[in-house]
Amino acid sequence: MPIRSLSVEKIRNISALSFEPSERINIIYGANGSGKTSLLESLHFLGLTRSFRTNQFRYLISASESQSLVFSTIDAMGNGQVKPLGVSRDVSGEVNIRYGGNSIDLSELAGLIPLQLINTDTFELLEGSPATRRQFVDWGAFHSETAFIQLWRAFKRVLQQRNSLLKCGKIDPVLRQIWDQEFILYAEQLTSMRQRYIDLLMPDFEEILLRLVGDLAITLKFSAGWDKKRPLDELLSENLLRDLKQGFTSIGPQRADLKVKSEGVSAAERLSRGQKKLVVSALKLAQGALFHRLSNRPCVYLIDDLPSELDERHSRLFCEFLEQTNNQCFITCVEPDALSRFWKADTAVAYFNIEAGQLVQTH
Ligand SMILES: Nc1ncnc2c1ncn2[C@@H]1O[C@H](COP(=O)(O)OP(=O)(O)OP(=O)(O)O)[C@@H](O)[C@H]1O
Repeated sequence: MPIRSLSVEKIRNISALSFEPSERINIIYGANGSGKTSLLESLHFLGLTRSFRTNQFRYLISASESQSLVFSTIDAMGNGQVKPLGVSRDVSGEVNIRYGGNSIDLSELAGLIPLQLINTDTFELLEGSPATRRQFVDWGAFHSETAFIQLWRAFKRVLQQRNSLLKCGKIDPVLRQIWDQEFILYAEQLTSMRQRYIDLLMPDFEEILLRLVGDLAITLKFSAGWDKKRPLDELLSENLLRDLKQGFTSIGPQRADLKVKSEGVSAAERLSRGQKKLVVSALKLAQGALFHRLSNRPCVYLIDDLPSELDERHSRLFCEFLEQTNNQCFITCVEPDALSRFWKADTAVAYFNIEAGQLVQTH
């Protein structure tokens, strides 16, 4: 199990709490405003040094405090080697990450705790901009191919250079050729990795969707960010005048998308709220299943208010599915009874009540 113990200090209404979670299912329940989402945010902060609710970190730090801190012991590789991991961040934005006694950077941290979040904002995966879906695809490519992060950084650097040249309004043809060659090289490699990942993910997604929703016809189609039937150098040349006018590169992996459709229509337009939640959950659960198959490591799922939008049958199916995976899950709800009857007697389920930022294990 990834997270063995957790201590949270100065995050929203949590001044200080410590607990040892179950290796499998953790139900965090409490009234509105008690701190359930803040606890999930603390776990998200531990895995990624940021909140999923705000881009402005200072709002996460408890009022009149200057720094948030989350400390844990984790078995990152699932081999029984437990090491301390601590993450702190102060009002100025300064982040400190220590793992096993050493400072590490954000990409190393992201590799330690493979986090998956399912909350009301995850509807964005269907309804939001392509950037959200690119992030989803890149999570998978990052966790399945070690070369991905270097490649992604190299591509981003080239794109920035190309865009800053375009912003000048004219571009030396020799210089353009040099940057375009690099752009094409990284664009093709990045796109192959993303496409490979989606091809791998598809069977898991279809199987999980069938279990969670039954016969809902959903198709996933990865779109590279340019017309793949034509050479990218030709398209870059064709678009040059427009790109110079706009001051940025209009085609390439930075415009990639994952089109999710139901019976040929955008899933965002066609599906009900509950169906959307199940489709998004199936996508995220498929990522966990594939990640486990490729790395033999479980994911950590943060599921805020699992019962919302779902009827009893679908909540049950969702829980049954979670039960059969080996992920470590942190699930919030207002009433524990909403979920308690769904688990088998031998599943390791721990219940924690949170009240005004204080956590107590109840059973
Ligand atoms: N920076 C902060 N410092 C102190 N308290 C804060 C801060 N930010 C938010 N809060 C408070 O923390 C409390 C916990 O909020 P949280 O969203 O975690 O509750 P919740 O249990 O998830 O509630 P709900 O069921 O309504 O979603 C709220 O009362 C909120 O006003």
